[in-house]
Amino acid sequence: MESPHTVHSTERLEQPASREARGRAAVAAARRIVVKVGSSSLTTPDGRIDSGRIRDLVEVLASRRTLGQEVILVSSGAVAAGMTPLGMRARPRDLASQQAAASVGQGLLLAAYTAELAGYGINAAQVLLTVEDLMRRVQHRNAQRTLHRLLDIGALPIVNENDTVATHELRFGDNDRLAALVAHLMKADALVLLSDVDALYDGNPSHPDSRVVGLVADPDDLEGIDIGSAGRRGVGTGGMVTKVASARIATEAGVDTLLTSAANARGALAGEAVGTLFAAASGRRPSARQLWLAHATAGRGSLVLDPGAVAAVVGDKASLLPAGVVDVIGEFSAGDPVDLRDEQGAVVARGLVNYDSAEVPDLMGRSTRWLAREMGPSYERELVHRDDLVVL
Ligand SMILES: Nc1ncnc2c1ncn2[C@@H]1O[C@H](COP(=O)(O)OP(=O)(O)O)[C@@H](O)[C@H]1O
Ligand SMILES: N[C@@H](CCC(=O)OP(=O)(O)O)C(=O)O
Repeated sequence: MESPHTVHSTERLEQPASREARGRAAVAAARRIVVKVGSSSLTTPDGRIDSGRIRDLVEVLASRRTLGQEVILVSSGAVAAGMTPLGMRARPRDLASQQAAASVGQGLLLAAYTAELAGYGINAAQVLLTVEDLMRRVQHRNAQRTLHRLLDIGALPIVNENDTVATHELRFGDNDRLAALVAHLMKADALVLLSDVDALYDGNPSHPDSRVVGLVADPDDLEGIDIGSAGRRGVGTGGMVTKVASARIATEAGVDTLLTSAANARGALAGEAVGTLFAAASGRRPSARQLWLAHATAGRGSLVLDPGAVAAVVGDKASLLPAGVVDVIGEFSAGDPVDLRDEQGAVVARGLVNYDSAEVPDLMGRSTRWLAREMGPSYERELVHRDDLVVL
């Protein structure tokens, strides 16, 4: 009988067991690896940094480096680590309090890593990134250059989102997708996501009938799987949803991804049969901006396209011009991500818009030539440039 996770794509010739073994071997043999650890694995039930867990993790990472692997750690836990010192009993909901907690907690977190890594003669290097650092070309190159230099000098980069300056609009919130984009940025050979659950399950992991999914060879394999939100303790943010999204970003970028618990870190990094392997896709690697637009962000508003514009954007991969827009929904500013919808409401693409929503009604349906003549040459620009656009 077919298991619910049987591979369906006719394009895939490799047997699942062989693909899984190849992926696990790739993790063990990776020249460069990104390891992400979540808040739920780094904090004790009473909300302190779990120094035993940090010690164990550092020991595993140091041993991988001895084997010649370059390691980049993406560590959450700043908000969780700041909660107890600030007398917060639950994870704060508002952004300002989360930022305050992160500001206090990030220092404590780095101090804990620094102290443990010093025992192995390794310098801890704090790297705080925002969404924009990974999206905009100049910042993107800066981040890449810094990380390369840190690896060259033998430091261990410890990446987190720069929570204190991240805004509601441009924010990862969880570090799963940030880790996938860092893996892409640094052309890592593998990504390992460490959480408080040992694998992806086909249902609620606390339910006795739920089974481990050993291999996800294709996004279709996730059909019918109940991918839930964060665990009971409530210190993590995205739950399985953002881990699966992260795995999708990484695998589309050609990076084999393994999901397991922090307790299984040693085995996972050694290629043992633990956790869930998300197999890397073959083919062209999309840009970081395309990956982010497609998987890591939601549109702030929508532009509704007439059928000709849909055909141009989707079929011909053309820029979106004001002439093909029939409606604007929601409020957004120039530079924001927006959804492009057909007249039936389906989202067909997502892109970074070049105008504020308030400007769009005056431009809609107008030719570029008319706009330049009547409104000035600066209005000749596309509504969404094709380089800032991803078809969904
Ligand atoms: N299908 C599933 N398989 C495994 N875990 C799941 C699933 N659906 C929801 N979860 C929950 O996701 C949680 C991990 O997410 P989260 O708490 O955000 O962790 P982290 O802090 O490591 O990012 C697990 O504790 C688990 O309860
Ligand atoms: N940047 C935040 C990450 C938030 C968070 O909880 O992420 P995660 O545990 O990966 O779901 C922090 O350090 O607290």
